[in-house]
Amino acid sequence: MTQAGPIGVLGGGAWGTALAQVLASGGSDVLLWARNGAVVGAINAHRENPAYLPGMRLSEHIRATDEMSDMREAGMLLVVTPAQHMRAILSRFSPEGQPLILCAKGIEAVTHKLMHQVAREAMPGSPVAVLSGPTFAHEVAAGLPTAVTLAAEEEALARLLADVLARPTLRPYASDDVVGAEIGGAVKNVLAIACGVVDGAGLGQNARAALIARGFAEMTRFGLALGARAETLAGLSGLGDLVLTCSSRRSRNFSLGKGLGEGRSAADLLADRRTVAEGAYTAPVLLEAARARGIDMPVTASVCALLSGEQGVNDVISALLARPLRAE
Ligand SMILES: NC(=O)C1=CN([C@@H]2O[C@H](COP(=O)(O)OP(=O)(O)OC[C@H]3O[C@@H](n4cnc5c(N)ncnc54)[C@H](O)[C@@H]3O)[C@@H](O)[C@H]2O)C=CC1
Ligand SMILES: O=C(CO)COP(=O)(O)O
Repeated sequence: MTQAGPIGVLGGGAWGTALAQVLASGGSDVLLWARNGAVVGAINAHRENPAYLPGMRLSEHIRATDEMSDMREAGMLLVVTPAQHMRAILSRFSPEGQPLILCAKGIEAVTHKLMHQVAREAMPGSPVAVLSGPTFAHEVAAGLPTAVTLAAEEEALARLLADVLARPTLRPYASDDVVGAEIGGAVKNVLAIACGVVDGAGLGQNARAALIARGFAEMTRFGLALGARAETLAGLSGLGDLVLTCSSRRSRNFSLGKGLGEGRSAADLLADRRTVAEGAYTAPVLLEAARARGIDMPVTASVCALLSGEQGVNDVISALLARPLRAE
């Protein structure tokens, strides 16, 4: 199911670069496509991606290109562009049937589709898998130990790709629950914004722990309704990633929330951000998708109200605390 050729990575942001680095650490050749010529030039000439992963010396086994046609030589493709741009990027690629390993965390706006559904539409001939889990890019690139979920509907493909992508510091756990793996990664970004708000507003660690637990309940309600399995949501790509991003200011989503909690506006915070905080784009889509199914998601609704400017921090906190008491 995999083909000969270098491992291809589509996307030269922090995560694409970190994945290229860890995969090249075993001596594999990696071909990385970035749309930004300066990123390509810096990687090839100086072995660094100063725009997105500064200070990390990159392996000699990584070659960068801004020519999409070069990616046809790759044996498989890790797709690491932001979720809202994935359809457009894949549509520019002439597929050769290479397996696609989707690494973005989000839900497509307007269509409400998960990334594997988007990929199937954009590249119908390619087998699709999802890689997700608690994975801060700078730690993965630095060779710190990391475990991920590698999900494909055909379990044999998941196991095969897990074998091909495993490295001494990167442990993929195979799964056949693609929906569960994707929903965990998409929803945790929204919940990380909420945890950042708690931090920024100085509401304390008790409140943050409560939010993680109630947020996980939201993730589970939504996930089960879409066919995810409970054990996937409680695994690396769900609860594992939720705990990581809800407890660190290194998370871009958490830091966006922290700014909101300090009373800054979403428009200001997002205006000159070069790096992506996927939760800001996922939140309204997630809320629409939940409402369409009659699923209650109060934390997600609060994040949406803050992001749109409809409510301020104090209003949101009061509204959450005033919700009717009910059984856990
Ligand atoms: N950074 C991390 O630690 C992790 C990130 N991810 C996910 O990986 C995906 C990519 O994130 P990062 O690499 O961190 O991004 P980043 O924030 O480091 O960089 C942004 C990337 O988006 C690209 N981009 C911006 N506008 C674009 C457009 N209009 N069309 C195509 N590409 C565009 C930029 O060229 C750049 O490659 C996201 O879905 C993120 O949630 C997943 C796991 C870990
Ligand atoms: O997905 C991530 C870690 O698993 C990265 O989180 P942020 O995008 O919030 O930085």
